[in-house]
Amino acid sequence: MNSAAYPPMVVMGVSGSGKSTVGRLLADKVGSVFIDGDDLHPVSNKEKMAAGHPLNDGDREPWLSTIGDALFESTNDGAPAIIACSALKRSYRDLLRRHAPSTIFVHLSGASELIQHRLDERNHEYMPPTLLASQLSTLEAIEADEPAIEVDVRLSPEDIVDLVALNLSAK
Ligand SMILES: Nc1ncnc2c1ncn2[C@@H]1O[C@H](COP(=O)(O)OP(=O)(O)OP(=O)(O)O)[C@@H](O)[C@H]1O
Ligand SMILES: O=C(O)[C@H](O)[C@@H](O)[C@H](O)[C@H](O)CO
Repeated sequence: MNSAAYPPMVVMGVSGSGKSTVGRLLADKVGSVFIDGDDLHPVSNKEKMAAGHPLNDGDREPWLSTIGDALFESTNDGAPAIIACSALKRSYRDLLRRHAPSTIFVHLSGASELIQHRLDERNHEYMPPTLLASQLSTLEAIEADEPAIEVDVRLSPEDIVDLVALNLSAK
C-alpha cells in the first residue's frame, strides 16, 4: 500500500494503554513508518519517571516539539508516520497539530483496572506502574472538534488495528 494514502497519526493514551503495541501493528498494516515517542524523551525525563515522578508541562514541551518535528518531516517527505505519544492534554495535541495539521489521533481508552493490570505484568525501560494514577488524572478527553478515532482497549491489538483501518477508509 502507498503510505502517503494515510494521514500522519498519533496513537495516544495513558501509559499501558497499548500505544507501542498498537502503533507498531498499525504501521505494519497501512505501510507507514512507526516511531515510538518513548525513544524521543530527553534522558532527564526518563530519569524523572524512573524515580516515580510524573512529568510536568515544562518537561513535556521539548519532547512534544521533537515529536511534532518528526510528524512534520515525515509528512513533508510524503510518508506520514505513525507515532506513539501519550498526548494527554488538549494543549499537547494542539501543539502537535500545529506541526502537522492533518494529524489524526487514535485514542486507546479503557478502564483503569484493566490498564493497571497490564502495567503490573509488563517490564518497561523507565516507566513504573505507579504513575498510572497521575496519567489518568492528567488525561483530557478528545473534544468534538478534534480529528480522532476512539478505541476500546478491551479489544485485541489486531481488532483495534482493523477498526482503525476501517475508520480511516470511511473518512
Ligand atoms: N489490546 C491489548 N490487549 C491485550 N494486551 C495488550 C493490548 N495492548 C497492549 N497490551 C499489553 O499491555 C502492555 C502495555 O502495552 P504497551 O507497552 O504497548 O503500552 P504503552 O501505551 O505503549 O505504554 P507506555 O506509554 O507506558 O510505553 C504490554 O504488555 C502489551 O503487550
Ligand atoms: O506524557 C507522559 O507522561 C509520558 O509520555 C509518559 O506517558 C511516558 O512517556 C510513557 O507512558 C512511557 O512510555
